[in-house]
Amino acid sequence: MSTTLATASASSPAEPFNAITARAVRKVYATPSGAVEAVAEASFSIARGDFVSILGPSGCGKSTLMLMVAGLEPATSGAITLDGLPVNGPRTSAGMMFQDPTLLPWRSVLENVLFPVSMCRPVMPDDRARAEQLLRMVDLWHFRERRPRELSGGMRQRVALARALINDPRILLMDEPFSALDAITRDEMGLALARIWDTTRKTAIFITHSIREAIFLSDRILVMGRRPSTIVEDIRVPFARPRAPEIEADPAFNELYLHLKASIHRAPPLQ
Ligand SMILES: Nc1ncnc2c1ncn2[C@@H]1O[C@H](COP(=O)(O)OP(=O)(O)OP(=O)(O)O)[C@@H](O)[C@H]1O
Repeated sequence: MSTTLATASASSPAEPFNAITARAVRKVYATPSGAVEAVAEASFSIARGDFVSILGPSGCGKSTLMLMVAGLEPATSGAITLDGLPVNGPRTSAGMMFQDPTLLPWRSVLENVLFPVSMCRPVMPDDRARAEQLLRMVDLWHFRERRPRELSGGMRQRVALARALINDPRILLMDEPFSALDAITRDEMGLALARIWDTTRKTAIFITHSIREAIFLSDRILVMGRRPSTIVEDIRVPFARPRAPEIEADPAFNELYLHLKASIHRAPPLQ
């Protein structure tokens, strides 16, 4: 590996500065046809404000790992903490985005953004003001009274991003949020997310199958191996922020791209 591809683990900050830690996390699903070991062993820590992507072959356990971090799926063994507290169930400190934006079709864009608030308590004028501010940030303020069916796929995902941020979560968890979008919209969403992340600096985990997207957006990239899966690489992305799409022309970008591609295809567990 080239010297530009520094591994992150050696320079990770000490425990108190980590927003997310996973220690020897394992997940076995019980299915009618037997046990499925989705994650054999995952250990990592993520510093506050870092944007970390997870790459890996299909079915290697990326979504399972994120669901465990979100508290939506219990780990079979091991421990996960968010902001130093053990994860025992869903938390409002984590905002989530999935491939499907799952907007409520009968509610306006603004009401969809406010939905997580309305599930917990009455919506206050401050909440409405924050939702409008988020809609400005994702360039959808003019569409705030529209229904989801009137929006394009990229616009719906921008509503989902605003909704994920409405409770001002400390952590943003995103599972292939752009994978259903066409290539041009996907590039635009990547730029929008980079811009928004630059202003909010949320600790983020982002699952993707796009190596380029991962390099463009991330401070660090974790690569998971094939099942039974572990984390086989932990790489710090060497590009300064804010980033422009032109970084793809940088030879270091291509070198990192090829390295990650080989790593995903090889994907053996670390010894
Ligand atoms: N609820 C479940 N019950 C049983 N098995 C499951 C469940 N969810 C996932 N699995 C299995 O666990 C393994 C990992 O699945 P997971 O969705 O976490 O992988 P992934 O890396 O996110 O896949 P992809 O990249 O294709 O989205 C797969 O073999 C899958 O079939």
